Amino acid sequence: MQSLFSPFPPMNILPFGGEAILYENLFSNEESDTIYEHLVTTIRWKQEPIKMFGKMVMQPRLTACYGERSVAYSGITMEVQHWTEELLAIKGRVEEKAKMLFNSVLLNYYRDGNDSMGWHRDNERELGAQPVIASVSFGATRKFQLRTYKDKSDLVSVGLTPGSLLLMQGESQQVWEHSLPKTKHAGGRVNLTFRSIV
Ligand SMILES: O=C(O)CCC(=O)C(=O)O
Ligand SMILES: [Fe+2]
Repeated sequence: MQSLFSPFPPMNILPFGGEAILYENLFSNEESDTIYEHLVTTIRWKQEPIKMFGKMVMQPRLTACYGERSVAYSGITMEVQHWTEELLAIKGRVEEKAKMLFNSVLLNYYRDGNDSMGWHRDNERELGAQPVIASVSFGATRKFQLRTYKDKSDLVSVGLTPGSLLLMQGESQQVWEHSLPKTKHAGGRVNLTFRSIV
């Protein structure tokens, strides 16, 4: 049952330039364990190449795309699968908090601490001018970083725990870039970024 007084009220972790609002416990620990196991075993994970500095290289993680629209980034357009019951249920919980609807989700499976995601912005044209990116995490806690895109001067670092939701919105994809660095000794982690693609 949902407690009346959440022990972790949502907080904006960005000092300026849009918002990244962290909800630490959108899903309970028990729910998160079940969802993690289910996603790892049922999602059609693939390791795919992307274009980096003009060269095709394998991404250091597994990926998948589900929903009504395919996600495009780094010179590739992902193959899109139909929503599953479980993804629709997660999407419903996220939409309730975000107060908007999403039509696509990009899933990333970081098998261990060697898997990572480099600095980037989610600012593809088809996401619109001030996109809302709803990022949900399951499995191991990993460090997520944001830094100012222009001068790389400000750095914000946060551990994304299982069951957490990070809502990036407003100017955040213009002003900030983000990454998931490699780390020593991490278990598997699955991250879902829900998006609204026109
Ligand atoms: O794994 C994460 O927390 C970040 C994922 C991400 O930035 C993306 O899918 O665009
Ligand atoms: Fe991203």
